[in-house]
Amino acid sequence: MLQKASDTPPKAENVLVLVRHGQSEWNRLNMFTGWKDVGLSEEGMAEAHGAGARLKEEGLHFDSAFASTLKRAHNTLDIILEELGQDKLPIIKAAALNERDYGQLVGINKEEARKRFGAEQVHIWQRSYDIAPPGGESLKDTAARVCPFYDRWIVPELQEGKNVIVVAHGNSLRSLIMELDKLTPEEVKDYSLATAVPVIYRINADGSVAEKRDLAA
Ligand SMILES: O=C(O)[C@@H](CO)OP(=O)(O)O
Repeated sequence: MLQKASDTPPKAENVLVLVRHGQSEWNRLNMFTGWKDVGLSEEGMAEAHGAGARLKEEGLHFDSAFASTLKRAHNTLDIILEELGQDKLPIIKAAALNERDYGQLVGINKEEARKRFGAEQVHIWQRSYDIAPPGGESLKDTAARVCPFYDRWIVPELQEGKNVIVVAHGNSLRSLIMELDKLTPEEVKDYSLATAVPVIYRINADGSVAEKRDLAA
């Protein structure tokens, strides 16, 4: 069940902020990316600065920062932390947070893929829960590495009352948000994340969600 969005900024403790990286060069070219380590586009860098400014407006300060090992994510986080005046905060980079592997689709233009395989089939590969693209990972496979990492390394930080920021990818974050928001496989098919728009949670001591504010909303 999605948490009611509260209209007051979350209290400054045990806040979890999830951010998809800014637009990448292959997002701009509309190409399946997965684990390909492409950089941010100029627009993506500007989006990252905007996300940092937005989080500064929220009065947020972070105690821990996590990103995937892909540069579009940790470069986005570098920019956000710079905007917050927290550029000295160490970034923990983890492959467990990397984007879902798109297998044989990597490098193919998405419009081209829809023509070649059909729009319905491509949408299933992009957004379904347990159907993997050829040679790649399903969302379920991605969750199997993202969620254990979150439980082991991020939940303890939140339970100590720390504020944590995680910058990762459209699908690796969808797999975590599916868990946090208790989305069904049907509901998660309709859920996607815009680039560099923070989602702000306040997490209870037992790891459940107290509040959720999607700044895209
Ligand atoms: O290509 C990818 O790796 C992802 C994210 O950019 O694409 P999609 O949003 O289609 O899952």
